Amino acid sequence: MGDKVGVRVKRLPNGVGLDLPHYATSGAAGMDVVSAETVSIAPGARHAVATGLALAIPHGYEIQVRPRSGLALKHGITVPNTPGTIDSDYRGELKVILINHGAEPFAIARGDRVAQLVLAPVTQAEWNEVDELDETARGAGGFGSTGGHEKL
Ligand SMILES: O=c1ccn([C@H]2C[C@H](O)[C@@H](COP(=O)(O)OP(=O)(O)OP(=O)(O)O)O2)c(=O)[nH]1
Ligand SMILES: [Mg+2]
Repeated sequence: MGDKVGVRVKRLPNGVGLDLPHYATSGAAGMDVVSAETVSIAPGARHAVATGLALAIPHGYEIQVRPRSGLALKHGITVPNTPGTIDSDYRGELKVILINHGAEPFAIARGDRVAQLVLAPVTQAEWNEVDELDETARGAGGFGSTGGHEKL
């Protein structure tokens, strides 16, 4: 892994005593983030899980909130807006939106790892409006135009 990028993090009152998001292994892409609350998510329900953290991500970066595959596979717990987007200018509490696609209620205890955070560079675009676009071999073909699973 390359050099690390500093991200300012502030514990909110409900975040005192919790582990900060951390990489479980030296090569991990995501930092596991823990819940600041104890809550149960009913089958089919969604919940914005508090983390007790507020961030100041450097300009030019975002943080993506991604599901943990173990929770998805074993319990049907995922992030419906994955990857969640944490903007560099957001100063509110980081929340992890979870949905329970499983058949059983999913119990979360304070301190449980509920998702992972990936710091990623972001480039903002500016529009250059034109009357004509250049031609390409693909053209307007899409949505399976090059072939799909029916050929397998
Ligand atoms: O999983 C998430 C997604 C978003 N946010 C926070 C940080 C983000 O910067 C802000 C706005 O997110 P987004 O742009 O995805 O939501 P929106 O529905 O477009 O709301 P807004 O109008 O506030 O941008 O909400 C979270 O805490 N967790
Ligand atoms: Mg938005």
